[in-house]
Amino acid sequence: MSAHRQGSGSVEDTGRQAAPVFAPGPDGLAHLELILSGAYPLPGFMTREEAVSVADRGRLPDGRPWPVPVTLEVPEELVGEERLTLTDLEGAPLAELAVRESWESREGTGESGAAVARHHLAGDVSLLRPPTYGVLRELRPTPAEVRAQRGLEPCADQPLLAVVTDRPLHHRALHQIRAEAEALGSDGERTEILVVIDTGLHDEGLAAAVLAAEPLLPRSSFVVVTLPRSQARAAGKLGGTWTERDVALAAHVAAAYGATHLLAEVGEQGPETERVMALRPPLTVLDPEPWRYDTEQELWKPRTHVDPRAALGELPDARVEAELAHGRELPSWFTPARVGAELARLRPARTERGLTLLFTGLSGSGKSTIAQGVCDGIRRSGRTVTLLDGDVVRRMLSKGLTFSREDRELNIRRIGYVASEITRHGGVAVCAPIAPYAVGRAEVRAMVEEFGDFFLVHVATPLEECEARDRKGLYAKARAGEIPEFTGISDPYEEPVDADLVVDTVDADPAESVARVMAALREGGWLPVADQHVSED
Ligand SMILES: Nc1ncnc2c1ncn2[C@@H]1O[C@H](COP(=O)(O)OS(=O)(=O)O)[C@@H](OP(=O)(O)O)[C@H]1O
Ligand SMILES: Nc1ncnc2c1ncn2[C@@H]1O[C@H](COP(=O)(O)OP(=O)(O)O)[C@@H](O)[C@H]1O
Repeated sequence: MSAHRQGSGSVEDTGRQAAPVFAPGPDGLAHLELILSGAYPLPGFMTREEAVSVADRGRLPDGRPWPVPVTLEVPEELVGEERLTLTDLEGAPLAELAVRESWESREGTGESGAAVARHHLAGDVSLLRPPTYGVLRELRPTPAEVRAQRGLEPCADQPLLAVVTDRPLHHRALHQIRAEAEALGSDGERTEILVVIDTGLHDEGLAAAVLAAEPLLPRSSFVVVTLPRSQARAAGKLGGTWTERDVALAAHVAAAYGATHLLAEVGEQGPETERVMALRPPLTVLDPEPWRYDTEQELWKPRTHVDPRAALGELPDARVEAELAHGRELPSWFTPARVGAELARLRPARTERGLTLLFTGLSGSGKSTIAQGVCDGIRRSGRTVTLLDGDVVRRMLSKGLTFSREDRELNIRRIGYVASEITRHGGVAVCAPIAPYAVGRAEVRAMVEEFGDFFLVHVATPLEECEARDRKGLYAKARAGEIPEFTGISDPYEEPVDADLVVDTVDADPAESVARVMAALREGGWLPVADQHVSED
């Protein structure tokens, strides 16, 4: 979120001051686009009374069912403003908000454990300019445009089956969708299908994988939306877990596009349909029996039609990810060839995928020594590699930075940025800073994982051993008080709890430690197996 006053102090023709400009965060922006497109039957952002009523009862104060608070969180400095110009993340104006109420909530807890005050502005929004941001803009028509294309009035009773999904559609889903469309159709004609792809603003990959199934669903059309996510959904890396309120919200959006029935492709972990229907969505949420693959007849069917001894379920997400990581084709009973090919394009085998290897540990733990050896090994395997060693980075990229927490975090962020660019281009970046703070390491992980893989190695040599080695004489100086803020002596080191590999160098020599890391990279599939005979020393 960011706020500023455009042409601050200037006075418009009307004699009023220019409204402050504000770019909402991802959820606020998702709500805003759905309000402006007419996907929500709401004129703007909710007042406290409305938000509380919806959160408590699943209804607006006037009794209309609505599943989630539609609120706009703003920084404190905007509280009390009468108007706001809402923009996208690049600052392009989208809408004007006429503020009806400024209100405060105390949800969640801050770092100290106390409730944090969150500021909200409520009021109606009016469109200034249609949105142009986000991936696949041409696949984001408004509900009115979709209804017009079908030549239907909003209340036409011709059935339309919406499928809301945030994951690719494999054979199971496709068979199930076709069966539901047939059951809803009449005179042997299948009902039309509208696939609503719920993607983030930047996740073009997901939409491409879903779109790959388009030719396999006759009488279907596909639209892309960005739905705001409950915490449960946002927390999951692979799709997340939908709550009944998430599904009910999707039902309202699907209904606005003209759907009469909804199939929520949210996995078998999704909420019970009964709980979704209790929120009174404006269409029928279907509750189909889970389907299984019959290995004898080589067909997907409802579970009760398959002998349990011959029944196979879908591959779990982690298994799909592992198959792709190792460059193996997804089995043809599980996914259509074109969906498998699209996924393989989006998630190439790890031998071709960019990788950042981050070594973390105390000064003298062995990061540089191991990182050097690992770089040599990676190079011999045929991949390109860049070493971003702690000391070298400090002389180049981060020259002039101190060892304060702030500067250490800036240092690691710079390393992360360079590493993520190397990863983006399919290379291998090996980084060896102390990286003492968990939050900094997590930031690098997030930056890198946007483009490729991240592997954290904790060189867990105990402080006593590092101090006994004291290769550069720094520990002696730190003990004598000549170097302030020295990691492990007078500055913190937060032990990682998310390391992919822990190396202790006390009972191993450097060559053994290098070999352990190389073995982990081979087992993980990041290096070609054919090179297994090459020795690392
Ligand atoms: N105060 C203090 N604390 C820790 N380390 C210090 C300090 N002052 C200088 N050095 C030397 O700087 C190297 C660590 O730099 P990094 O960039 O890796 O540190 S950090 O990630 O920003 O915390 C580190 O190198 P390594 O021994 O290779 O780890 C030290 O040689
Ligand atoms: N198994 C091992 N792995 C890495 N270094 C080791 C190992 N055993 C002993 N050492 C020694 O520890 C020292 C580590 O120094 P260095 O690699 O510069 O650490 P850092 O980069 O973490 O400051 C080197 O002198 C190295 O020879």
